[in-house]
Amino acid sequence: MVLQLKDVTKRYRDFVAVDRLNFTIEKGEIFGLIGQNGAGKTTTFRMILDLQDTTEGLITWDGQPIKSVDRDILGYLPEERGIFPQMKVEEQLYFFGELHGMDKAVIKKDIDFWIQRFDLEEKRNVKAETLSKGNKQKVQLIASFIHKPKFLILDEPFSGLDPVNMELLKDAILYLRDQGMTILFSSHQMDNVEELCDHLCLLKRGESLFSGSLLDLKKQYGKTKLTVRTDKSFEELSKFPGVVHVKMERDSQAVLTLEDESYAPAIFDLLSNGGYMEKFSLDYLSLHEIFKEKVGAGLV
Ligand SMILES: Nc1ncnc2c1ncn2[C@@H]1O[C@H](COP(=O)(O)OP(=O)(O)OP(=O)(O)O)[C@@H](O)[C@H]1O
Repeated sequence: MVLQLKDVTKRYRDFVAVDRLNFTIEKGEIFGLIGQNGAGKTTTFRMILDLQDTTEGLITWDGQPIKSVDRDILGYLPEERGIFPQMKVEEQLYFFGELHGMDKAVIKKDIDFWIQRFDLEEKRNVKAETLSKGNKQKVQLIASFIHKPKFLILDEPFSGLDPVNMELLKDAILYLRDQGMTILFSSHQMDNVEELCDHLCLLKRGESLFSGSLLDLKKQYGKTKLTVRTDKSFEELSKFPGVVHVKMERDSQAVLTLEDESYAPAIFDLLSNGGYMEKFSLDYLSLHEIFKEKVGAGLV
């Protein structure tokens, strides 16, 4: 493991913003920190980056207290977006690269690469203040990793991006991971977390509800989501064995929640009755559904 949080707590007077948080991140993985507004994600990031002290607990990088680690190995996209408004896009990126002691020729190669990759060629020489919100975010993002940190923290990197730019960012995150970077990010968009993360931590009011692999989290709930396309009515489907909930959707599609995945074969027999069926799909709950159940509905 490369990053470890051991019983990390942050208190502001009587208020506990982060409560005995434990998780580990392996080298070269993408780790997601998920939680509602105010759950403690930014506070956790700031403690890892040593921008804020922990009240209790220990954070280590490669076994060393993170405080003692060379700052150049870290990259950070803060939640508050900010770039120098009067500086041109390219100048900003040079500035951030040089700040980390990078050679200008190396920075140029990387700037060319990322500007092209993020579709910013036409904006290269314009002042940052004239950029759209999404383009500003892309520039700030490049600035956060232009120095090739070993560990990159991205606070809500997807917020405010359109679907095309979201894809560009996802590809960039995977590319950086493939180059050996370890990446920790927060997001409210569960499908992005589901697509990118190997491991994750679910935070609720500063407490970890789950920390581990996405598949292990899904297995806790089992394959209980059954999507079928059938001519059966809501009433008929509701009477099938093991069905606890039915939601009718468009195009004769229905989503059944099963008590247990073991009921699926019997339902298959009842629905198909030896004949053709257009759709019968038994799945794990999506991360979005798990999050709503674990965090949103106050069931925990
Ligand atoms: N300096 C501070 N003094 C007192 N309370 C604070 C301070 N900074 C943060 N908090 C509180 O700590 C809690 C966690 O805040 P934090 O910003 O870490 O949440 P978050 O998960 O990043 O939320 P969001 O998704 O809205 O960005 C919140 O209730 C916040 O009000």
